[in-house]
This record gives sequence, C-alpha cells and structure tokens, in this order.
Amino acid sequence: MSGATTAVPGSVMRLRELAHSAAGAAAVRAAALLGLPEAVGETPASAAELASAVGADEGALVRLLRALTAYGVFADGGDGTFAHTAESRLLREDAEHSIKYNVLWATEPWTWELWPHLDEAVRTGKSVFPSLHGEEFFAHLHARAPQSAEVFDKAMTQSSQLSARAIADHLDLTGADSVADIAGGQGLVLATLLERNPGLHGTLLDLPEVVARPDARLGEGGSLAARARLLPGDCLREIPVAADVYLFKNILEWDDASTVTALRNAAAAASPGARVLVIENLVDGSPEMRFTTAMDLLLLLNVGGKKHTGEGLAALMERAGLRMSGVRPVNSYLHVFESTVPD
Ligand SMILES: C[S@@+](CC[C@H](N)C(=O)[O-])C[C@H]1O[C@@H](n2cnc3c(N)ncnc32)[C@H](O)[C@@H]1O
Repeated sequence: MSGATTAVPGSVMRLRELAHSAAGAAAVRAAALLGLPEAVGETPASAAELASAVGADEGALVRLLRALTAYGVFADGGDGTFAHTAESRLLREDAEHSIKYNVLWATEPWTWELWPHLDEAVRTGKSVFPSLHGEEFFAHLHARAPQSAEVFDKAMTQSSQLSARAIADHLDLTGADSVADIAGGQGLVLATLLERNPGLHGTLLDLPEVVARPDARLGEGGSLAARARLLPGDCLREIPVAADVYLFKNILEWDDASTVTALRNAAAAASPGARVLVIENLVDGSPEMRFTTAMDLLLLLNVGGKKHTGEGLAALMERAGLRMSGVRPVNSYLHVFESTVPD
C-alpha cells in the first residue's frame, strides 16, 4: 500500500462498532459454550492446543480469539499463544466471581429474536414477547425453554453472589424474627441473611419451578432448612406470608402497575410497622450505564418492564401505600429503598 492515509474519524469507528456489537456478544457466548475459558490454563496455550482441547477448527478459533482479545477477553501472547485476562477468567464456571451464566443468559437465543423489535416496543411502550410467542415471557420460559430457565436461575444466583455479602453487611435486621424474600430466586441472598442472623427465620417465595431448585442450604437436609420455608407462588396474585421484613431484590422491574401490585400484596400480608426493602440498580445511579440501560431495554422487550430512576422507584413505593424511610447505597451499583407498612 502507498500514499497518504486519511484517518477514519473516531465517531465513524464508534458507530460502526456499536452497529456490530452483536458480534462481541456472540463471541463471548461462543467462548463460554466451547469451554475456552476452562481450556486456557495458568500458562499461555497455543491455538493448536486450544483447538484440540475444545474440538474446534484451528483457523476459525484463531479468528474468534482475535475478536475476543480486541475486547480484552483473553490476551494475545504475540507468539501464537493466548492467555487469560481478568475478563476471560470470569467466564470460567469455577471462578470465584464467575458470571458465565449471566453471559449465557444475556445472549440466549430468545434475546436475539427480541432485539430487532425494539423500534416496535418503543412505539407502543409494550413488551413484544406475547405477540411473538403467544404467551408471557416467564410462562413461556418455564413451559417451553426449561434449559433457558435454568440458565436464568443460575445467572440470578451468580449476580446475587456478587452482592449477597454486601447486602448482609448493610441490612440491620436486629429485632426482626422473620424475613420474606419475595421472588428471591434460588435463595442465595436469603441463605446469606439467615447465616448472618442466627435467630432469623426466612421464607423464599418464587415461582414453583424455581423454589423446586433451592440453594442447597435451604433445601431438605440443608444447614438452614430448619429456619427456612420454601413457598411456591405468584407475588402478583398474593404474598401469603407474614414477616417482619419483606425483601424485593431486582424484581420490581415489571410495568409500573405490576410493581405496585406486588408491593401492595406484601403490605396486605404484613402487620403495621413491617419493613419493606427494595434493592435495585438504577438507571440514574449506576456507574455502569451501558449495562443498566441495556437491561432496561431488554426488560421492555421481554416483560414490558423497566429499570427505575431513584425518584421513580420511590414514587411507586409511595403509590403502593408504603411510608418511605430512606434510600442508601449497598455498594457501588445497588441501592436499598427502605420503607414501612403504615398503621
Ligand atoms: C431478576 S430475578 C431476581 C431474583 C433474586 N431476587 C435475585 O436478586 O437474585 C427475578 C425473579 O423473579 C421471579 N419471578 C418472576 N415473576 C414472579 C412472580 N409473578 N411471582 C414470584 N416470583 C416471580 C423469577 O422466577 C426470578 O427468580
């Protein structure tokens, strides 16, 4: 090549990269599905070794690794070898803060079907899921995509692993005898709270398919089973549990009417003075706006829901008849909205 080169403006590159960002999502999903993060050990491995370990075409695998290294997922040793980075280690299932299932969940086949309909969802303000699949998202998942539902449960558990200790450090449950974790997934947060507060009893309410696969400590024979109750149910219909503290973590992400219904259902079951704590990452309080706003759009597409602003969430809690008593950060990205059930 010869002659002067004209630099492509940064804005052109940024917009092109944005338009092709599905390739990054696909690459990170492929790495996880191929088992590449497990195949790369503590010392750099050659492409040939990796291709043989994961059963891939070497030339194509080099291209995948090249794409991933451009995102900082794996490092190119420059001599035909590839090594782990902090990001690629998080894709290992055995990593301390693994987010492998978060990555798989965010890139499940159903997400690829939804994104092209974003303009339609923005026009209507409604989920496109029922018109595409003839049923609501969670019903569809449990009835027709049980493997995807399992990925979802594991993803939620991995997300909670990142914050459960901070939540237990943060929540002062002195004086409380009972806590109900509403839509608490497999119960990692509840188990952490019960371990931290030896006198506390807890109820885990979630959909039947989810409470059927609880955290091992809460299930039959588990170390906390004597203080735990597993309650299959639908919190949008009823929350049939009396507790001193009701916890809603990363669940009030439906349309506003459903969010208010869930909170009202808790208030209806509670005695005056019971605490209702909502833990969320916010679209106006997150240092990770690209992540939070992406989640916000995905929630619009799949359940017609949203991530909240701090003001918006507090307003919904008040609309449900709760008395707000404060908002505090739990860590760099989660906030706890504290309220009580009035007399
Ligand atoms: C985003 S996850 C959050 C799980 C958990 N609170 C956490 O932070 O790890 C949402 C949870 O809500 C549950 N869920 C969805 N709709 C529900 C409903 N109507 N009643 C009870 N649980 C529901 C799902 O099964 C899932 O476990």
